[in-house]
Amino acid sequence: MNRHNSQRHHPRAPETGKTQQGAPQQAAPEILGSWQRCIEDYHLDPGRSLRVPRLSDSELQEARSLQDSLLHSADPVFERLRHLGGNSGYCVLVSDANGIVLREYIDSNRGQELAEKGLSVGTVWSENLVGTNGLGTCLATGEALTVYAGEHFGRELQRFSCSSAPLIAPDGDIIGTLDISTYAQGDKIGQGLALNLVCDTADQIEAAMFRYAYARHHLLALVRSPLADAGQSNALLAVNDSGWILGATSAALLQLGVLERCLIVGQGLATLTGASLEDVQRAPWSLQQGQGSGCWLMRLAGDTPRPHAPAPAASNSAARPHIDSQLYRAAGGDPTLQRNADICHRVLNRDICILLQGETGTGKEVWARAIHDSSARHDKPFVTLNCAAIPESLIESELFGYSAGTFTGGLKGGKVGKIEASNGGTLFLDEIGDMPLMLQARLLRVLAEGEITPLGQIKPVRIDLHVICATHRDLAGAVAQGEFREDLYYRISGVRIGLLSLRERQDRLALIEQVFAQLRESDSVVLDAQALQVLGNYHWPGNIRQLKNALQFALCMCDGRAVRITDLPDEVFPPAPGEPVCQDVSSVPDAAAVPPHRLVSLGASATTPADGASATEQEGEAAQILGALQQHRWVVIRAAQALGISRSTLHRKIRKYGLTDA
Ligand SMILES: Nc1ncnc2c1ncn2[C@@H]1O[C@H](COP(=O)(O)OP(=O)(O)OP(=O)(O)O)[C@@H](O)[C@H]1O
Repeated sequence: MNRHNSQRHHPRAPETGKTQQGAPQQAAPEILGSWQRCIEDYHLDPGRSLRVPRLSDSELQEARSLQDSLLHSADPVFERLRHLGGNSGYCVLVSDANGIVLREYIDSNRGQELAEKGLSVGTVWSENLVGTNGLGTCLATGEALTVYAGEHFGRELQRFSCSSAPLIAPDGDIIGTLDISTYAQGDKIGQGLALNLVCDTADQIEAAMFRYAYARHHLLALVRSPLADAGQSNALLAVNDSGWILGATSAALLQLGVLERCLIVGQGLATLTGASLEDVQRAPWSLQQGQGSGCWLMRLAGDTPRPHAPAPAASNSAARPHIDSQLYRAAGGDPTLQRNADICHRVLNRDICILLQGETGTGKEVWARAIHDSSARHDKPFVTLNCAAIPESLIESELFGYSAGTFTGGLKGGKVGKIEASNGGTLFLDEIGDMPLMLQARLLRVLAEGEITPLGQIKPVRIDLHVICATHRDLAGAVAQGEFREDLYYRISGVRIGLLSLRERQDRLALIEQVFAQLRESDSVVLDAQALQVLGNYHWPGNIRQLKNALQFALCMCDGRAVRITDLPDEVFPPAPGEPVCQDVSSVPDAAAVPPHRLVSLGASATTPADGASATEQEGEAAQILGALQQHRWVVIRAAQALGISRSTLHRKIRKYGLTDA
């Protein structure tokens, strides 16, 4: 929910009676709802005292490091708030999405006293732990609100008044809260100013993060007058070179009267506003009618997208990202992935094992290589072992190597294993979820002890390497099923990075254009707008790999000037009536433009039945895979390319269906 909904609510007058549950009788619905959750869902007892939990220093440090970009972008805004609130008896808190207070600003009068009462860094305010409270209830409802005196669930908190607003990331996720707290004095109406102040400040923080996240795109501001200073506006849109809207701040949604981000992200600027990017860059554009009428759209002063702009300076400059690093290129314009890139940079050179999780083709190997290349080990080997692509019986010797004469049939001089080969550099263990249990124990020992003993050898070899693992599987689930060792899971997942599927990426359209630009042989071939829209609407089960195949196909089919809708492979169109519908397919905007299904498609469908797929679907998939393998004479890499899936996924499926070339 949007914090601005509640900005329009005025805090209610104090209440007298109590509900049966003990909440103030005339409290606002969000307060009554919270009390109900506390009793019915969290089973908290309003009669008992509730202790506010506090994290240890190391836990707090970890929580803070994950919110680095929030804290960094928001610093100047917090400073201003501190200045405004100076000596007025308030304390200002910033929490993450779990209600952990990451930062506090305490004024010299009552603030210190409030901090001693528990309103301080390291405390945890989630509603399920401490009941109805400003921070926790704001996180639970997604709305800005004031929790005043007796509206607090815990008796100890009923002396306070807490006004909180959600902090919203560029992708629309709530990543924390901003809270102003003081002693409750007078009535709740008197807290209206504090509530407006946190809402306005939260908007500024969101705008600061948004400007940082979309520094490489065009930023436009919505303002009330053509003479306004666009730099002061929190209502921002990010647009790519082709005029597609990539993102919008909450304030922009409010000005445009749009309820959900997804209703405008991915739309053309011209469709939404009637203005092209060039129009707005030339002069402020007045929105005459429809969404946002009465507003003006302006470019931000000095807005020139900086493909290779340096990241803003930060506290830990040694570990700070340089925006032109490979990691940032892999993250593209998606704010979630940019945060992931930030996290990877933070842990660079600390030899913390990184676990990359994501569907097939989302770029896990690209990220692993980017992490290696950005690290101090970049001039040392980067060695990959795909645990799904080699038979179980060979993984051990591949990993650990063997000395001369260990096996009949082994190499004469022995073989250096992947672990030893990556000594000094990075070992990338792809599809780690497919590693046999017995080897998991050996790998764990290697990671713990920092040495290996190759098969047939007695003397251990010391090793120094950084391990990055990847999987498309739910490893935590595999641990619960007893299929993956819990201790190894925790060892390899020092930092977990979730890579988004192509359909989840906010920069999807820009990425499609970028991959197209990489694949075309001449700059004179363009991707037609309608074709781009169809590609943007497709659900891409094989992700970027499948996208590359589809674009390669389209480039072969086109007339050498433009890739049009008729050049695209069949798979990217919604199924014809009667065909099974895939759940993620969005409707194609211009159905009349969809060509009749063709008989041949080089980039054959990569649709992969989920685990719960019916026997018929599985049979169908097995037959499709076998067909591709036979067509490509069992050259797995080629068959995988034709199917739009990775080599490792294909190996897994060959094993799953017991396919052979006999
Ligand atoms: N950001 C990107 N921009 C352009 N191409 C990309 C990007 N990320 C990945 N790719 C391309 O997509 C394809 C798949 O990438 P990659 O092999 O890293 O995926 P993966 O997640 O490791 O796949 P799998 O799990 O199936 O092994 C590769 O051809 C890679 O070059």
